[in-house]
Amino acid sequence: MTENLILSGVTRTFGDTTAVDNVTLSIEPGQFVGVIGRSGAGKSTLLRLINRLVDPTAGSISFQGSEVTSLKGKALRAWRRDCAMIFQQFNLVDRLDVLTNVLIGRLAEHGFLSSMAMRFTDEERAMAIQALDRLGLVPQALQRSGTLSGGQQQRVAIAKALVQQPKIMLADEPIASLDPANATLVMDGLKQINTEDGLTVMVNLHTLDTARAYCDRIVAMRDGRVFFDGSARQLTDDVVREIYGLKGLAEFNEAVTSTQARAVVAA
Ligand SMILES: Nc1ncnc2c1ncn2[C@@H]1O[C@H](COP(=O)(O)OP(=O)(O)OP(=O)(O)O)[C@@H](O)[C@H]1O
Repeated sequence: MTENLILSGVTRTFGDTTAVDNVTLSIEPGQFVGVIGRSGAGKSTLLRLINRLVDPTAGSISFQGSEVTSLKGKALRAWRRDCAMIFQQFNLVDRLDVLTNVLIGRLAEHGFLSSMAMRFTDEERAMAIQALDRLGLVPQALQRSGTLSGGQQQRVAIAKALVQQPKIMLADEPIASLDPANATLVMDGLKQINTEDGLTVMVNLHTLDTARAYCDRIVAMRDGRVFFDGSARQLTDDVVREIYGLKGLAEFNEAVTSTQARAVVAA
C-alpha cells in the first residue's frame, strides 16, 4: 500500500470556470511542496479539494490507499484532522488567549458537551504549550490573540494545527499578508516541523524566492493544470517566464522571505 497522497485526474468546475483541470500528483510523506502560479491558477482550490472544503467534479484523491473523496461524517472529520489547514487570515478567535486558541485544535477529539464547555485535559495543555514553545510563543500564551502581530498569529495558527497531530499540513498563502521578517519566521516554523516531525507540508506561495528557498518540490499551476513539477533547480527562469508571463513575473518576483529579512530576525 502506498503511503502517498495521490490525486488522480482531479477536476473542479465552478459554472463555466474550470478551477482545477485534470490534476494528477503523487505527494510522498515528508515532502515540502510549494504550489505556485498566477492569481486564479487554481492553487487554493487544489488545497481545498485535498481537505474536502471543496468536492471534486471528477477524479480521485487518496491517502495511504484510502479514497478521500467519498468520506462522510466521522471519517471526514478524521480526515480534516489528519490534514490540518492554515489560512492567510489565521482563523483565530481574537478575544481568546493564545493557549485557548491552540487548544481549540484539540476540539475535534472531544464530544459535543466537553467541546461546548471547552474542557481540556492537563495532557492537552502540555501539548499546546509544547507546540507554542516550538514556535517561540510561550511568553505570549496568556495574551489575547487579537493583540499579537500578524506573524505571531500565524505561528499560533500553526501551533493550533500541530496539536491536531496531523499527517499533512496544508497552508493556503500563509505569508501573503505578512512583512518579510514575519514571513520568514512563519516559513521557518513550517520547515522546522517538516524536518523534525517528517510532516508533509503543501503550501501555496505567491513569491518565487520563498518557494525556491524552502520547498523540496515546486508544483506550478497554470489555468488549473499542473504546468511544472520539479525541484527549485529545475525551475529555470525560462520556465518561470512561461508560468507567469512577463507581466505576472513582475508582480510575483518581489522578495518576501529575503536573506535581508533573515538577518533582521537573527539580530
Ligand atoms: N467558490 C467559487 N465559486 C466560483 N468560482 C470560484 C470559486 N472558487 C474559485 N473560483 C474560481 O476558480 C479559479 C481558481 O481560483 P483559485 O482561488 O483556486 O486560484 P488561486 O490560484 O488560488 O488564486 P489566488 O492566488 O488569487 O488566490 C478562479 O477563476 C476563481 O475565480
